Amino acid sequence: MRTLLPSSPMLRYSQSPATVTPSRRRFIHCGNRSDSSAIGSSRSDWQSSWAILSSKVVSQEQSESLLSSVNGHSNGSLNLVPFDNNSLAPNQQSKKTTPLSITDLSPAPMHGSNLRVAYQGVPGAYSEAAAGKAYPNCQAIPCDQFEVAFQAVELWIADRAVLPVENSLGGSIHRNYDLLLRHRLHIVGEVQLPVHHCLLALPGVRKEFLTRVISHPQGLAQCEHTLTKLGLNVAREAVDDTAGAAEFIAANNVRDTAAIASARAAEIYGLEILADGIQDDASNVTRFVMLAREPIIPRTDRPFKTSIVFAHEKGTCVLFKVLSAFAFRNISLTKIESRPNHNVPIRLVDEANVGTAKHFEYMFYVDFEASMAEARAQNALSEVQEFTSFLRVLGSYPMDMTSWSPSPPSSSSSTLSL
Ligand SMILES: O=C(O)C(=O)C[C@]1(C(=O)O)C=C[C@@H](O)C=C1
Repeated sequence: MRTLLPSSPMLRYSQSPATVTPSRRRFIHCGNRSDSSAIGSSRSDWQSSWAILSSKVVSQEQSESLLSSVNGHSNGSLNLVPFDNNSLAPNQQSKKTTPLSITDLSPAPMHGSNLRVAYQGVPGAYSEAAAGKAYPNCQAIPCDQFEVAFQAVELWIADRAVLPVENSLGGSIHRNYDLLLRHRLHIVGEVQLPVHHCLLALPGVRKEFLTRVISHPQGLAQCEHTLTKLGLNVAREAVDDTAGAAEFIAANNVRDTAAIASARAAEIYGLEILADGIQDDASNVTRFVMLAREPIIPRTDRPFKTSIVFAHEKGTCVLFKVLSAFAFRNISLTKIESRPNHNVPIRLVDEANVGTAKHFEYMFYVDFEASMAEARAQNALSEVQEFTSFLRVLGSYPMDMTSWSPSPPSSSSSTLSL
């Protein structure tokens, strides 16, 4: 996949353990962490983390902000010396005098103002829109790779990451499943974004001039049939993100190439919309997960979803038993994904079979519709634990229940009609 060099400031992946400041010229180091360090292979991992969680009133992050609102220090150290409230910035003053209320003790706010939210791509990417939907008024931080977004949160450069995990047409974004396992962030929410693709080119470029269409692999996959219907049987090239493709065309004045990206990307990078709504299905939607350093406290007063990952040394034969633990409790599954078990990709079947046969080892990811605060979910997981050699709860979080309808073509649509 071609890597384009965007002109906007973003967090970058670097090979050197350098600075981690989100500036155009500075790079973030991803390190070479071994998978096992973050996998947490203990059988009781999910139980201990949820036991700790349920005994906690507030997260570390929340308690730090509570401390700062009580004593005026952002570093969390107590200062009992009276301070001059008037010397503080106006937005700080009210905080100092307001006593703690029950709302201060509830999980992190959903509105997201002042939150720094890492996403993969450049401005105009769908991931940026998803970050804004998940946390309105947040400060969106572009990152050049998914892994950088994970690290930005781990290193406290960002408070949250919003990353795509699956699309209704293009399927799963496998890289993020692997990274969820390798890193220790928690899923604290999900957001579904209708994805409305446009074909973008430099002003004056006509469809007949095109020799190439570039986009994120998901963008190309989601528009595959429509491109053919439009007679665009030209080279299709994968790049890092949809808006990055638009930026590349604009920055390099490439006149034989079109990008599949959003109408907002057209606006930002000064491109024209040659065709609007070119996704193969009008209801095209991508599901993103919101990630944080701390899990949220699961609740039962609204629909929750829980995401887990598990494995077993004896391979796939355990799957039926695991799934039955949910079926018997009427817990609906919303997603099953399998990925190679990178720690043990292949197992030789030795003993009686003399080491010739081998089977592939998988990690199974399951999302189910229940909260970890519910007894039926806890019982199901206790049973799953019996059948598996590795089990981790990735998060228990509110389901995105917002309704959406297929988006109509935008009014700026120009030359091609579908
Ligand atoms: O390239 C972008 O604009 C992205 O935000 C990435 C991404 C993805 O990874 O699936 C997000 C949503 C769309 O499905 C297409 C691409």
